[in-house]
Parts: sequence; structure tokens; C-alpha cells
Amino acid sequence: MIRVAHLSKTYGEVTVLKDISLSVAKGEVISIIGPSGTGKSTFLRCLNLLEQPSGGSIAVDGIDLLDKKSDIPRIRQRMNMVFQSFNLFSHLTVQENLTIGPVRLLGINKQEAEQKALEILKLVGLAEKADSFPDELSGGQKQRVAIARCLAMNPEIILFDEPTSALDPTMVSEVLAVIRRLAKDGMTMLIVTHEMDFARDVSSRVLYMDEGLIYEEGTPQQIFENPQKEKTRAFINRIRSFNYCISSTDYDLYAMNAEIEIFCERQILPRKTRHNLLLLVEELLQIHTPLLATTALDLTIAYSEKKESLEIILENRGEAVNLLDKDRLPDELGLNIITHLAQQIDYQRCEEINRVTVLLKRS
Ligand SMILES: Nc1ncnc2c1ncn2[C@@H]1O[C@H](COP(=O)(O)OP(=O)(O)OP(=O)(O)O)[C@@H](O)[C@H]1O
Repeated sequence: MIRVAHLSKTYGEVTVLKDISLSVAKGEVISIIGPSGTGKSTFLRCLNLLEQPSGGSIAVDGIDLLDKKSDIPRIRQRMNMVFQSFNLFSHLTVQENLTIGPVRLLGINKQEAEQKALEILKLVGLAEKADSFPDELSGGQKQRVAIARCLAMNPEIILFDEPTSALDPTMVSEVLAVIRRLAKDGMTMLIVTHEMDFARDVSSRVLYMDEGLIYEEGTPQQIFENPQKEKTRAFINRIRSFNYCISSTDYDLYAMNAEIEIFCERQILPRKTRHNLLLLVEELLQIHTPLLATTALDLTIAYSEKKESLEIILENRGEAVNLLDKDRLPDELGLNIITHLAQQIDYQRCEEINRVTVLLKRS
């Protein structure tokens, strides 16, 4: 359906897209993930001709988009885009936002366009907001109107550029639910997203972009569970794990806990799990505090979505010592809390590093 070959984009001296080739079949849902500034949005904007590519070719069903004679409004109708910042017409009602394109660009009569707009608004759960103005809606509702407006143009392909990035966390799921529904209905979509759980369960294929290239691509399972290339692995590990280095007994416990909370929020962990995790970390650190007199402690929290498991790993250099060894512990209570919250505790010594790995019990 879409065939991109050797696409490149430069801004002055800066090359943002290097050499992108991609084929997309009808009905595919492709998520594009990767670090900030690697050209994900630029790639989508080039597909939609909001940016003029510097080289390469783009064809949709055999039609060359970069041909000077190509009908750009028609291309944008077939391959419509939903933006991070909604881009609704604020002086028009919700329904008028949905009818203006079909009436003016597709030549559909007003009554028919209004009828269709109401049907689409029903589909995105906003029929009762037809006469409201965008400013009267929440961010999540605005984005659903933007998706509805896109659907009103009867597109064959939808490009989503970070559709939930501008939303409060509480509104993300209502927008993702609408996109999930479109995926189920067989819509062909390319979605730039930072929502990894969503990318994992909605996509047929995931592209990991890095430094202007599609660095690795595969099924969600391949990319999230078994990435083959180094940078993909590092990226996936970074979003799935939390690291904190504690180098003195005066470390800022509150700052560290706040960072752990943010990590838990990103992984959408239940409140009880967060509570148990924080308690377990606190007890483990208390027992390991004496080590801070001579060495730093590296704390890692690793979340595996597949196994739904949380592992806490504490590492330090120095002489071989396992402070969770029952015989060494002055504080029975601390150990009791730990054994109550942990499913498994392991100690390993390798290359002069003590490593304690504690698996949190499922709550
Ligand atoms: N109009 C422009 N002029 C100059 N540089 C630009 C322009 N648009 C984008 N860039 C640069 O291109 C690079 C890629 O930007 P892009 O927004 O495509 O990245 P991204 O991967 O989508 O990032 P993020 O995930 O943060 O949105 C960035 O370094 C950006 O500064």
C-alpha cells in the first residue's frame, strides 16, 4: 500500500532522516518508537508531504507522491494525520469541525456530511458534544474529535504523531481506546508513540528509529522481548528499568522515592505494588547502609511486562559479603519484612561485585 525507498531529509547542514525504506501493507498497524530527536515525527510529516523530503521516493498504491503533478489534497485525504496538539478549528463547533473538510474538499452535501459526522462522533463516544466548541472539551475529548475529524475524510491510512503526548495521564486511555478500536476494524495506521504498552499490544509491527534510520524492526514481541541490536536493547532496558546510585549515607531518600514513583507510574503499576516495592527497597537499603561507609550502592529496579515481575538488584564492589545472610543480621524485623514481601532472594558474587537480587511477590 505504501512504499518508501531511501527517503532522506536535511535541514541546512543537519541530516534528520538518512535512508529510510519501508513497505506497509493494507491493515498493518505500525508503531514507531525511539529516543527523542531521531526523526520519527519528521518521517510522518514527510509521508504526508507536510515536509518536502530531500531525497528518495514515496508511493501509495503505485502513485508517486513526489511527482510535481501529484494531487496533494487528495493524498492528504487518503493518508490523513492526527497531531499531538489536536489542531481543531476553535471557532467551529465539534460537528462543524467534522463537516468542513468533507463539504469543501470532497464535495459532499452538507446534510449528508452532518449525518456522517454524528455517526463518527458516536463511534468515538462524543455524540453529545456535537454542538460544543473545542474549548469546552477536555484534552482527551479534543483528541477524540481530532480523530473523528480525520475519519470524516474517509482516509485509507491514518498517521498519528504522538497522539497522547499533550494529554494529562488520566486522559491517555480514552484516546488509546479509540485507536485500538480502529486497529480492530482493520484501519492501516502508522503511530509515533512513547506509550510502550500500547505499542506492544496494538501493533502488527514496531519500528525502532535511531539517528534518522530504522535501526531495527520486528513484531512487538521481537522488539520488546528480544531485541537483536545493541541500541534497541539499551532503549528497551532504559524504559523498563530504574537506576539510582547511592554514594553516601546522606543520600536523598525522598528524591529517590519520587523517582521510583515516576518509574512505577510509567509502567502503570498498581498502587499496592508500588507501596510494596517502596517498602522493600527501603528495608533493603537500611540493611545495606553500613556498606556505604566504604563503597557506593547501585540500585536497579527492573520490570518485565511479559513475566509481570519486578526485580530489585543491589550491587556493590568490595569484599564478598551477603548482608541478607540470616546469621549476620542484627535486625530480625527488617529481614522479616523483606521475606514477607519477596518471592525470591538471590546472592551472587561475580568479578568482585556483590549482587543481591530480590523478586517482589505479586500483590
Ligand atoms: N523545521 C525544522 N528545522 C530544523 N530542524 C528541525 C526541524 N524539524 C525538526 N528538526 C530537527 O530534526 C530532528 C528530529 O526531530 P523530530 O521531531 O522528527 O524527532 P522525534 O524523533 O519525533 O522526536 P520526539 O520524540 O522528541 O518528538 C530534531 O533534532 C529537530 O530539532
